[in-house]
Amino acid sequence: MTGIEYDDFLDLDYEPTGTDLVCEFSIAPASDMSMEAAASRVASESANGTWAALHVDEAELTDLSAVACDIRENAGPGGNVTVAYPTDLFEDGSMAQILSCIAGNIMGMKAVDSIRLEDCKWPETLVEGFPGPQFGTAVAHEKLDAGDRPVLATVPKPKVGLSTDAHVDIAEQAWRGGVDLLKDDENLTDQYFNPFEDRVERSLSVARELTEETGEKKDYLVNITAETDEMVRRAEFVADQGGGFIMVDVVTAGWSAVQTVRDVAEKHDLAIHAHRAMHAAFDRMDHHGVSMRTLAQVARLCGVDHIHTGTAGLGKLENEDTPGINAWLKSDLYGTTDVLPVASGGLHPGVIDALIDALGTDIAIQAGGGIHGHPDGTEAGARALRQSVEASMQGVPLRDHADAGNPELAAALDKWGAETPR
Ligand SMILES: O=C(COP(=O)(O)O)[C@H](O)[C@H](O)COP(=O)(O)O
Ligand SMILES: [Mg+2]
Repeated sequence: MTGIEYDDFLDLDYEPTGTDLVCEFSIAPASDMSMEAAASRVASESANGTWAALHVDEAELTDLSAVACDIRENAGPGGNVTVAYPTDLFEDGSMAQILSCIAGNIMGMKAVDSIRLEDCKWPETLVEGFPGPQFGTAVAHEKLDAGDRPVLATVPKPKVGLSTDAHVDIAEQAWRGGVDLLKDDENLTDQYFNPFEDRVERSLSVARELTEETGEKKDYLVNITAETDEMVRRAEFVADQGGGFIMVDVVTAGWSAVQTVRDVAEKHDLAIHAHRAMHAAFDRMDHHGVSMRTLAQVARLCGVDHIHTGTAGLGKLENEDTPGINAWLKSDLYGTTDVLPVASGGLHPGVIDALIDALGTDIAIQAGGGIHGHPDGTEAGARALRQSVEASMQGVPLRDHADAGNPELAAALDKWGAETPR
């Protein structure tokens, strides 16, 4: 009979193997706890241990212990801890089970005053259990005609409450003005004032008309967020209506639901747009929770094609290391398809040059208020956004481009300048 004590989970000489999942945590130990003591408790509780010394029959136990294998203390209280997990601890292909280990009980442990899961290094054996994205950044030329410019999208605003007539009218103006994608807002799903099926059917019919009229592919990020079986049904409806994209609020819907939707998306050639509403509940504080970097990694494994990752500080919402997260989404992950990062939130034509400087052009840019708030309306707002992208890609100052026969951009600059809205 052997015991499993907390100290069994600390080994600063252990070198993670290529099959370990290696997680980076920042922690602040409880005031009466050393970093070592806190680190071993985090490794224990997130793997196979608990607070009491256990007596087990080795013949009946698979050793799935994690190891706190590196500690780097800060000048102040706390520091970073690296924990290596054996992949046998995890169920292949179950993101819910993995997160219940590495971002589960430990978030509430009294042994730490705070803990944040900052980053994960995923072993190939775990990555193979997930489908990854179908398209990723290739949507720009496989499903749209964006070429080497950013994919452009807009959300009708007010975000909810518009009638279906008004929604479809705004869509028509925005597509005519030059956006590639219409997008439902995160809380527009199937409400009486703008019912799902009617909205989808009529919007996609206009998308086909504007594809014809403009010679550029127009499509629609349809928010299918709902109970899982209903999401499957809605995804199939979008495919039946000729749509090429669906959108899921991945945090509020849940990762197991996303995995189910990914299977349906594969069958129907649908790209998945991940809205991350509620992410800031656990990634905004820099000392506790789960980082957006980790969330983006989870989303890529589960197979979304696009995900919102912030505006590099140029928009209305708090951001975390947008450039670093975007780089990871496009990095090699054992051949896993990349993900198209989406910049959104308070963007307007006056900040696109700075945005492209910060994030490059291999992104999607979403502007809601920054298009529909244009002094001359939605179509002019879309034209202004397009003109701002043109100028930014040519390296021409926005005002010069505006004055060179782009009055819609001039009007946007007159109204908003280069302000960062809040
Ligand atoms: O509707 C919008 C932005 O509208 P607008 O363009 O009018 O500000 C999105 O929900 C936010 O960008 C989400 O935030 P994030 O992109 O950070 O997840
Ligand atoms: Mg929104």
